[in-house]
Amino acid sequence: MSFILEVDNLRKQYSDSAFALKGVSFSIPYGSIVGFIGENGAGKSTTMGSILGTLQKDSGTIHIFGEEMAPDKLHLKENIGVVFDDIKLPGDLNIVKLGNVFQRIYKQWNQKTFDHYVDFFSLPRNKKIRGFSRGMSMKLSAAVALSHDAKLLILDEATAGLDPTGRDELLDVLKGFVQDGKRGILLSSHITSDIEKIADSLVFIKNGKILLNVKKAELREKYAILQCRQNEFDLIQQKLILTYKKNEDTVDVLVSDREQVPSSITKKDFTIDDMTLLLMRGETA
Ligand SMILES: Nc1ncnc2c1ncn2[C@@H]1O[C@H](COP(=O)(O)OP(=O)(O)OP(=O)(O)O)[C@@H](O)[C@H]1O
Repeated sequence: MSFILEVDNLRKQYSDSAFALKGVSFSIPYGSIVGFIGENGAGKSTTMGSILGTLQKDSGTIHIFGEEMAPDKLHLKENIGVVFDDIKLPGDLNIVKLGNVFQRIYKQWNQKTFDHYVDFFSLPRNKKIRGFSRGMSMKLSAAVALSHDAKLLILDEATAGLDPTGRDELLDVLKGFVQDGKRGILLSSHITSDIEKIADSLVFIKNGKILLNVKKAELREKYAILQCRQNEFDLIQQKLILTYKKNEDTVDVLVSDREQVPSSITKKDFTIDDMTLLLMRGETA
């Protein structure tokens, strides 16, 4: 299988913070969407910034389209579309003028595609961008990211400021984006229902470390969340336990192979939110 993005053993520390990325590794196969999940401060934006080269990594390798990424590789950067929630577009311009600017910046700028997404997201063409709401700005960033023939999209909380209709529209566009099997998306979001809807695999990060990397299709087939008493917990093989959280009388446990759990132990229906909570709040065996 070939990958559009491969991150291997990425490490990054800030000089004025105790936080560090501790050997982050994951990859995105062509034609797929990876959901990047973690609490505030887990390291999602730091990982994304290191991939893009806006942050300098300490060590590790990043391959995009099979080629090692470096800050001077402009041809790789051209092929990446980015949506961040604090992206700064020039406030004095309107969409018509912005299109003219991007036409000069991106070799592969496609004005027709941009016009299509401006209409699709119902964005006003003649209003100054400074007067855009947060949701409108996010939609505009997405329209730009989708209009320069990027093969890899990196979206950091791109759906955060959107209303349910806007979110749905963007998610549909993203699903369509990877359908030809020649592109890929890394999408971080705290709205796990968005990730549930479009991601092919999920990467969970906590304190700068990848906790779990799982294909969505295998999530409910292979994994299980159990609610058991301490004596039942003691019966579960250690190697199956990814994380657990002790409550007053019971223990919640995330296991990697539901088939190997004694049938007497109750398996709960679970959402990605439940899994996220347990991974973020639980302890490892
Ligand atoms: N420029 C910086 N200098 C120092 N520390 C930083 C800097 N940027 C981020 N950090 C710290 O690094 C840690 C990870 O931050 P990061 O923004 O990567 O997390 P995140 O998972 O994207 O969080 P969120 O969901 O809140 O966006 C945090 O503790 C943050 O305070």
